[in-house]
Amino acid sequence: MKKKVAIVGVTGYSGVELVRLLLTHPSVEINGLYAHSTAGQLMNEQYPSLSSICEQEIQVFDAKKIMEENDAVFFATPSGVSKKDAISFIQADFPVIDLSGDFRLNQEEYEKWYHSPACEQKYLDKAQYSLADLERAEKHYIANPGCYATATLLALHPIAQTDWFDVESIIVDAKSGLSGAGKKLSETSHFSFISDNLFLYKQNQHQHIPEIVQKLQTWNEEIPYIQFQTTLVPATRGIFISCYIKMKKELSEQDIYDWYERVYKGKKFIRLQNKNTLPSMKQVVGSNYCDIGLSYNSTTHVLTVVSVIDNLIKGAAGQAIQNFNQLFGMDETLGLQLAPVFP
Ligand SMILES: NC(=O)C1=CN([C@@H]2O[C@H](COP(=O)(O)OP(=O)(O)OC[C@H]3O[C@@H](n4cnc5c(N)ncnc54)[C@H](OP(=O)(O)O)[C@@H]3O)[C@@H](O)[C@H]2O)C=CC1
Ligand SMILES: CC(=O)N[C@@H](CCC(=O)OP(=O)(O)O)C(=O)O
Repeated sequence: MKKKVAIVGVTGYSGVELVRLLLTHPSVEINGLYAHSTAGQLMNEQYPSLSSICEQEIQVFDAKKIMEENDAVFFATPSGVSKKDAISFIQADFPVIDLSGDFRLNQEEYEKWYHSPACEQKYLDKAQYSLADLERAEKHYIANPGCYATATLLALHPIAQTDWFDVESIIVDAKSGLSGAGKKLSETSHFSFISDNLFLYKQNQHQHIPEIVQKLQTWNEEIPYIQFQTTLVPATRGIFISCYIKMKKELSEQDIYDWYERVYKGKKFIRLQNKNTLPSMKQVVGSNYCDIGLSYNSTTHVLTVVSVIDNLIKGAAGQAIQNFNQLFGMDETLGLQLAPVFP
């Protein structure tokens, strides 16, 4: 029997991507679409791309109705919504996959980085931060990792577990296409600003820094911090991460490559590039893959790790579905067997 799911925030970029992917999921029925300002309209009125494919009505959020009519709910809402609206689901132990940042951090860290009150710690404690390629979703509240955090953590996971590098040396240069900012317009998302342009933002203040550091420290408690910088690039989709790490041990590029190959053996959505090959952003767009490449400079002893993802798929809706599949004991690739779109 198919699992029935509801999507809250369905008219946003991640919400509509959830719809697109779940429509091909053999074991899921999209049973309830919820949003805010567009309630009462049909999904295809908002998104003509979905005409004759998904023409359901967008409804006003109603937790009781969602629980009565569904097996799980996805929250694809801006931060600040699920910390209030998801509480009744937690109280009822109803499965939630939350794409927002509301349940990724403890109270203190959330308030420091999101500049807004956190929900009660007893509710935060119910959530599992689940990087779908590295762990298995088990708790009924899944805090889906952020897009930049996903690409960065997958790039660093193998090396972080070693004692081969200077733990204070990690520098992450992260670039994203515009859809990472959601559908709301801002000055920097105007075509005339971002076209033919690059733009550094949230310097040393990005909200993904604490979720990256907290996860890194579970792999290697000696890593005290990272230097993390985000840049907006004139593309619709895609994240491109370059990590620079100072190595302290005499190693060959082959040693490092062999280690990454060993750690990621059998991972269905991680594609380690051939030696001496670095991935480009576009080679994963439209798919749930994270592609990773390595390059080692034996003169400076700096290791460069590049990872690329589609921010709306591996960075949001795709990983959310992977987590959902794990939670419900399904093959984690269901609904996600997508070849990238190229060119
Ligand atoms: N875009 C991306 O690449 C990624 C996004 N995320 C996270 O996923 C979440 C969604 O992001 P994104 O799709 O970009 O956001 P968008 O801004 O594109 O969409 C947000 C959606 O939430 C709806 N919404 C807002 N408030 C409420 C409410 N109170 N009740 C119900 N619906 C509401 C909006 O509806 P309306 O327009 O009617 O207000 C809209 O449909 C965010 O938390 C984001 O940080 C995570 C990883 C990557
Ligand atoms: C390009 C762009 O603006 N990207 C967003 C990433 C948003 C995101 O992933 O949101 P969460 O914080 O919920 O994870 C940003 O930098 O804030």
